[in-house]
Amino acid sequence: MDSRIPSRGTSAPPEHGSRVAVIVVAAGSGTRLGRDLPKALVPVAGEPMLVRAVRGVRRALPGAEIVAVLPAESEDLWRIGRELGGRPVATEPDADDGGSAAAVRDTAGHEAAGTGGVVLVAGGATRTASVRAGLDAIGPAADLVLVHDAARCLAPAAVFDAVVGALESGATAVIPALPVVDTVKTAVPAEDPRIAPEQVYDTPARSTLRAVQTPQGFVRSALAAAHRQAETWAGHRAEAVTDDAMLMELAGIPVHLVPGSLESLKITTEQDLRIAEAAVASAGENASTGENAPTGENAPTGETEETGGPMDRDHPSMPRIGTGIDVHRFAPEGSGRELWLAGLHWPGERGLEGHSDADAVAHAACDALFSAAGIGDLGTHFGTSRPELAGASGAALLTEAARLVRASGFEIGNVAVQFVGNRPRFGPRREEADRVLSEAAGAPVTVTATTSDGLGFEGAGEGVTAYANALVYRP
Ligand SMILES: Nc1ccn([C@@H]2O[C@H](COP(=O)(O)OP(=O)(O)OP(=O)(O)O)[C@@H](O)[C@H]2O)c(=O)n1
Ligand SMILES: C[C@](O)(CO)[C@H](O)COP(=O)(O)O
Repeated sequence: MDSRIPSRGTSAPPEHGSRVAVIVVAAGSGTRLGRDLPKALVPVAGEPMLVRAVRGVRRALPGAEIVAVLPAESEDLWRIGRELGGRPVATEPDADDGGSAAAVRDTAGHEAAGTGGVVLVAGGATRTASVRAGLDAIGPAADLVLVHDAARCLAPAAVFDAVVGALESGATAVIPALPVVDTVKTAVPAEDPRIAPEQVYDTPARSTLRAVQTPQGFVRSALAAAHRQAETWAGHRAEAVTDDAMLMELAGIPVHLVPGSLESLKITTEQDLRIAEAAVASAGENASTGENAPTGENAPTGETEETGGPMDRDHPSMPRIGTGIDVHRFAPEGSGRELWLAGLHWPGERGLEGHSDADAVAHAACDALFSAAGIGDLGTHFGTSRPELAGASGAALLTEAARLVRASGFEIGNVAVQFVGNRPRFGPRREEADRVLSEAAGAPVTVTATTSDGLGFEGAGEGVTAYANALVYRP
């Protein structure tokens, strides 16, 4: 059934994670990486950090609202943001915010973000200003906010789960952290700079030190209040803020720690980039051998946890399969509903019920594609967030699904759909169906059809089922 595909004025059921908004800060310039392009545009094993970061969030929290904060001037990143399904919200300069751009609320943008879409907003001169621009762009529904660095684009789903889990257990602020393996010193200018510029001031007890990461999670109202407060700070005080948890600490709010992951490394230098690329490659080996990536060894608990992160799941050179199913009931006799299946109009045949054109074959193909790419499902992409798709044909949805799959870094191998139903008879129009759907997807789509030998609701002529499998691969 396609209740997930609304006609105008209908609403889709809320999805898990829909109260959570994730701000992906990607507006930094990447000075320390030293490339001539913004850091979020720099590819990690062939894919820009922004794409990997947004995909990681979608996988971890399907249906969460995502706000991507981008450098105002980078046309390439805004184009990539749009290819990820993103909608820019209007921005206006905010003179009090170090030259940042503050988001102007935009209803269409918020709806776009509500079910796994992305709102795009321009960032500011500092990370804190960028987070603030992201906060201003979040829609009204979210009450929990995660702030995530695009530079930590390989952060695994298990970390997102742990952060959201702690918030749902009552925490106001939660950050992922790893114990520090080096002995850490504090430094001050040297008494005799002719010897060396700095000398040690003291040595904090290593057992109390943690290296903290993102995503950092907060109760939205508390984070917004802390940022409002910090907005008034100037100079050194503002510059000293290096993460959002600090603002909560300064406000006297307890910040809880959950295990971070080595996969969540912040890509800052060329060396980090090489480590990240090696990690993606070795994750492929792990995936093929069925072993977990070695990510949790240094977690604060001291336990090795299975992260379920992208490195565990993805083998860069391994194709991925996906599955989809759609069921529709025949409309009552005389209802006037027309039959649309496999992108074809079937004159004289009884129509199927549904908010959309009820093209079960095309809808199953869409879900199989989303499933293969790991980017959610029809509800994620074609829910109430995309009013322009209300009433769209099955073939048009398949075209959009294929575009989204490609935007997430995959090419489509093929899609195979099995139709089960008494009517219509596909045999005479099979080639036409294959051609129309293949053109829609830009890849081979084949339809096979069968009756169920009189058994079940298909056999009783009450409705039809379409099962689909899709294969995608990284080009
Ligand atoms: N004005 C800024 C600065 C940083 N960030 C984001 O904050 C995260 C952490 O920042 P960092 O790793 O320091 O990135 P850059 O600021 O780009 O790096 P550098 O300091 O080397 O210029 C990154 O995802 C970055 O895009 C941002 O959105 N806006
Ligand atoms: C937020 C952060 O990733 C936590 O470790 C870090 O503080 C960001 O620092 P950056 O200098 O802006 O990269």
